Amino acid sequence: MESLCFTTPARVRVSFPSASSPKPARSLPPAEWTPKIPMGGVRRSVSLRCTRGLEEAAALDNKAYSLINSIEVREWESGKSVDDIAANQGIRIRRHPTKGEDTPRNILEKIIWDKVIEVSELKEEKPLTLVKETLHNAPPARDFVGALKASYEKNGVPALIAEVKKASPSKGVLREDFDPVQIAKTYEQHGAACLSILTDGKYFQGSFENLEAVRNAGVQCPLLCKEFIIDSWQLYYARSKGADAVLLIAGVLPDLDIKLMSMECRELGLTALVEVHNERELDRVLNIDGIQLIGINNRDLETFEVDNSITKRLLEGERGEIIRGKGIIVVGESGLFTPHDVSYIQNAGVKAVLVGESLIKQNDPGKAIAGLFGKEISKC
Ligand SMILES: O=C(O)c1ccccc1NCC(=O)[C@H](O)[C@H](O)COP(=O)(O)O
Repeated sequence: MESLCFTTPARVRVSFPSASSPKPARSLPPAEWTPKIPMGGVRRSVSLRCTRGLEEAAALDNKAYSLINSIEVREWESGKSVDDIAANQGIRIRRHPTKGEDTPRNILEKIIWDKVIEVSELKEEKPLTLVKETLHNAPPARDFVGALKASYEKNGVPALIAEVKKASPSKGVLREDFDPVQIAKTYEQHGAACLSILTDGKYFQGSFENLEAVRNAGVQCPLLCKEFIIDSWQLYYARSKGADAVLLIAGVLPDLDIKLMSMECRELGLTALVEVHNERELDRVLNIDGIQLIGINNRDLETFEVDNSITKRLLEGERGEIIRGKGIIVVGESGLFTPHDVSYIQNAGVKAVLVGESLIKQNDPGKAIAGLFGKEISKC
């Protein structure tokens, strides 16, 4: 295989296949960038911005080179579909209906099929180049992981990512009088380290307006854009609306997408919270370099069943050791209602929790935080 060459230290741009792109990208690599590897199949462009001159450009070049060499890309070269690749990795969620099976297998698959259509319409309305132009107006990205670590150290209990959640497919409407800004402010006042803002409209009654409104209201907590991400366009869009972090679901995204998207997140200053629900997903994610934050969802998104022992099971033994060795922060997600629930998953090894329902359903969601932890917590 020939090596890639670049001629500018200022900007390196690589074009390679993506498991998330349903059709060939229209843009060609810029003249100064010449990938010499034959690359067929579906392609996507990824921009890697160099800010520190030649040395960093060389490091990025190596990264791009190792990705292009990767086995997943060769699978793309041989013309496999995203759903074939995903199925080989144990992913059961398909992106599109298939011949002979055109009804969704479960709610998560239905959400993803709808999201694929929604995102392709949004991209028509606002192509990536336009979204990129708005990035410089976005407020600067804040340190999501740093906020979690500081809160854990200060309070001695898992840092709270409090979810601003109006409704869910499993529970319907959770709160009628829903004012996202007021809820965000009370969560912050009562010690939340970070906030999770649902932006999906159809199933969670969330919106990007909510995300923007919370960010523009002066809330200091870093914000997770809680979306179903299937296309890197959404990363840029989330950042342009003020997100500091995004969710990547391993049960939906094949390895190559997680690799590319987490690189793009770093490029944008976004933290990627990579969510898993079983051993196979966790093993896949642990094999990807550079992941700082892993969420273990106790809720099976295909059946809605919640079981907190999943967090404990996944963090036992060798996997727990690898996580500690790599310094990865683990977030315990869903189904947490009592101080016992929190201490159970803290003992399993989590340093942060993501909580929606049990707080949002209380008369005063902010005051409910002390009830969840069994004591008052404070922001750093
Ligand atoms: O919450 C749902 O019903 C749901 C259904 C399908 C896909 C995702 C879903 N929830 C996303 C989440 O992971 C939760 O909102 C989050 O972890 C907080 O959970 P909870 O504290 O149980 O509200």
